[in-house]
Amino acid sequence: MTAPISLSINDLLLNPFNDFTVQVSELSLSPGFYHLLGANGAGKSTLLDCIAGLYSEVYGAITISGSGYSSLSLQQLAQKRAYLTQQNQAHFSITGYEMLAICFDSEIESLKVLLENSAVVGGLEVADLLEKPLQFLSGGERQRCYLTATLLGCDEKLKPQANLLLLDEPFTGLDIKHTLWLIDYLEHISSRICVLSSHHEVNFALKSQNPCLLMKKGSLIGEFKAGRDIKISNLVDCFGLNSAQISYENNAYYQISWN
Ligand SMILES: Nc1ncnc2c1ncn2[C@@H]1O[C@H](COP(=O)(O)OP(=O)(O)OP(=O)(O)O)[C@@H](O)[C@H]1O
Repeated sequence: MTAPISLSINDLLLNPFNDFTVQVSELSLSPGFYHLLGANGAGKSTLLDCIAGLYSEVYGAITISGSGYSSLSLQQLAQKRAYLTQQNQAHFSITGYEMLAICFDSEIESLKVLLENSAVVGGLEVADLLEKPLQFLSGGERQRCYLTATLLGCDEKLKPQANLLLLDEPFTGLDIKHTLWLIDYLEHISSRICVLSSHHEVNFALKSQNPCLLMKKGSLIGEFKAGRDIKISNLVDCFGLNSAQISYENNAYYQISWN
């Protein structure tokens, strides 16, 4: 049986800033955990913003579970996808639970009952953090709270219609324990939904059996079924690395090293 298509893009052309264009001629993603990789400024965040539906001028080019973005309001789209942006910042004093209450249009007390046995709240260990104003938390603690809101946004019970999870640098600020938990969790839910995550953990992606997309100057320059399929020439081209900085580990995958 062929996997259902969660997201498809055709002839996407976006010129959000004067001297920068994002161009994707064709891309189809099914449930799975996709790594979106590229150098600083390659256009990963801009592409994710675009797929999240934040640029109205490109709606026609993107389809989510068969529905064209042009036929969906932002509220309808929000039921189908969850998005962690790169720069999250509370502009006023608000606790994590208050943020979740807004996100899920719910009373705080009933939300707490609903989340009592939540794998996300348990795994990211945020039950106590969510009681505090976000601006009083450390960077990594705050990231865990924002991640909680995003991951719950595609929770099977809370948002059964959601089948696309977009993450922009989700590992930023996380300590190793929560990074490992997050990787396991994403692997787990990716059997059901499409997870598309930009990040700079290149060695992790290279070692993985998950699909990878390489981006450079606003375009996708490579689509690979597994990180292990990426070749040294792809890494040199994508990141401007010197080939001496790349080694072939256990005759199985490339790794980038600094000695
Ligand atoms: N608000 C903005 N105004 C003008 N140019 C912008 C703006 N935001 C981003 N850009 C430019 O758009 C290009 C793509 O930026 P984008 O943030 O999508 O890259 P990225 O691949 O996510 O990079 P990073 O890995 O550093 O987060 C860059 O050249 C950047 O300078």
